[in-house]
Amino acid sequence: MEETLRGAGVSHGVAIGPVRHMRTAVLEPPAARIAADQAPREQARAQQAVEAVAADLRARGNLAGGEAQAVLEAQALMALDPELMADVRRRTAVGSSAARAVYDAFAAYRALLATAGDYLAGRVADLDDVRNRTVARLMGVPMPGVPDSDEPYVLVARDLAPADTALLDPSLVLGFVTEEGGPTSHSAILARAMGVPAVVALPGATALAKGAVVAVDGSTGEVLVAPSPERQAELRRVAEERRAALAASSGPGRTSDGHRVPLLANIGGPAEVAAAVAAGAEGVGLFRTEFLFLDGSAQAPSEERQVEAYRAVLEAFPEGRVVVRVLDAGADKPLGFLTPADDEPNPALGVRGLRALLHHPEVLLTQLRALAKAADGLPVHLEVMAPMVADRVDARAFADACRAAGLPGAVGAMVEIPSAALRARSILQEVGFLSLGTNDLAQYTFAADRQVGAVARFQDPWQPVLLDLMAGAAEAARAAGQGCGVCGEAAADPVLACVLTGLGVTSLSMGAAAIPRVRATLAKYTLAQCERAAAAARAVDTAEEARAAAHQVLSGE
Ligand SMILES: C=C(OP(=O)(O)O)C(=O)O
Ligand SMILES: [Mg+2]
Repeated sequence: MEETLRGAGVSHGVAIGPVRHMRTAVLEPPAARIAADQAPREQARAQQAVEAVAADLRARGNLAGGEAQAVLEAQALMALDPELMADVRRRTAVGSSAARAVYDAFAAYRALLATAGDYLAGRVADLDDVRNRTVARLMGVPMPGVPDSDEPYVLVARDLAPADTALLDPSLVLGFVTEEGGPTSHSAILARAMGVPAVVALPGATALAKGAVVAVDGSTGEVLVAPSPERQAELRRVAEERRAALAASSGPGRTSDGHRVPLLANIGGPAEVAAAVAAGAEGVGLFRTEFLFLDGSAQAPSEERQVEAYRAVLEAFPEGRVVVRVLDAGADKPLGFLTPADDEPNPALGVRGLRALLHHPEVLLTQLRALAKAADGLPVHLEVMAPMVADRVDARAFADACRAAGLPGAVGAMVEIPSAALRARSILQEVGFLSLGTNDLAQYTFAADRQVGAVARFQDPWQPVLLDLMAGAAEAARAAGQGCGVCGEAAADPVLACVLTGLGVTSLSMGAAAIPRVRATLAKYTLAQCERAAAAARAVDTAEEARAAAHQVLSGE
């Protein structure tokens, strides 16, 4: 009977095939004591074993090249860590065999790594692999590794070690499914590099029976066990459609006559980076940092915890642009440590966004410092912006805080309150770029709560008044020689994206899934057509009319 399991999709595509398991037996060497005079010999054996493992990892890296090589080199360095060897020596000196000492020393190192937060915890699998290899060598048993198979298969493992994934034969491995791991684990990174679909963090994955046919959907994170032939055909068809849409729209965002409009992703944390990269995002246009901390905690997250989360995102876009929004707490996104304790009659009009941060300067400064630290040494273009900037006073306070924290990159303001759109010129005296948040801009322009269904018609981003406000802000930015992007839902509508381009916005940021269609649509029209569509949409009075007018211009009717 067909069964659907759910994990995290980290590498797009669909793979259908029989399950094969990775050989990852964790060998636990016996704890028997050795005589004191044996210690020097055991220490020498341990030293030789880690050196041989490191050499083997490096050799595999040389063969694999590219991203895999860097990963394997990092593993070789783990094996040769002098602290680790010092611990092994201490353990052999008090009676452990080489194998047991290596096993225990790695366990201590592992415990340290596992508590060090998401990013380092993701390296635990790499460390375990180094341990298994070293212990196997010392005990004279076969290395853990890829299953033998002549027919293509879906590889299932608790987690995959880079040493093995690097040498996997893509013509045999249809896809990966792992029980552990996350979007930044090497299983995920390498699956994407190899172009095979992968689902990670799937509870119970290792219990899948050898030989059972599974369908792995690396986009949705679903793994179907024993899918019917009709279901398999359907999955293949959907995957082919997605692939064709992606293939038809690759490369940077531009109009048909080459006017560049970078297409960026909106994300809520490191977990969404994989989809953004897979969709070809040229960077991140809105990193909603408050999403990382919506756990009801009364405590502000520590600087260290923040550095880790930010770094995991920044590392995914080397040389790219990543716009991080400082905490936007309040109203629809309450954070215990920032949102006012007393109930406000109108939370959306109260102390939220930047206002809450200016009431808690220590929280703002900690976040800005964490961002500066996270970007330190990386080639990424980090930009930081504030939510809910109302006027020049707000913009100056934020820019001052960024300077005080030593932030290197550009500082910007979100334009999501009509006052900011109307006075964009004065806000640009203080900051270096604008980002239009159409969701709140609609809420505040129409005095219509974005969470109330009864007033939902005002949330339509095609409303001509929103186009007017955006046109004004974009013009002010152009006059000042600065950028003005859009990061609200408006950017995800392919035709509206063309209209926004025609209004003069300089980048579009959206949920990753929307990027391919927006890219493909933008590439169909010239900048002049986009400008005509924008003018037509602004010349009418309702959202429906604006939509129709823009479509009419673009379809050449
Ligand atoms: C992008 C926006 O921010 P958020 O949806 O997070 O409030 C917006 O208001 O348009
Ligand atoms: Mg907003």
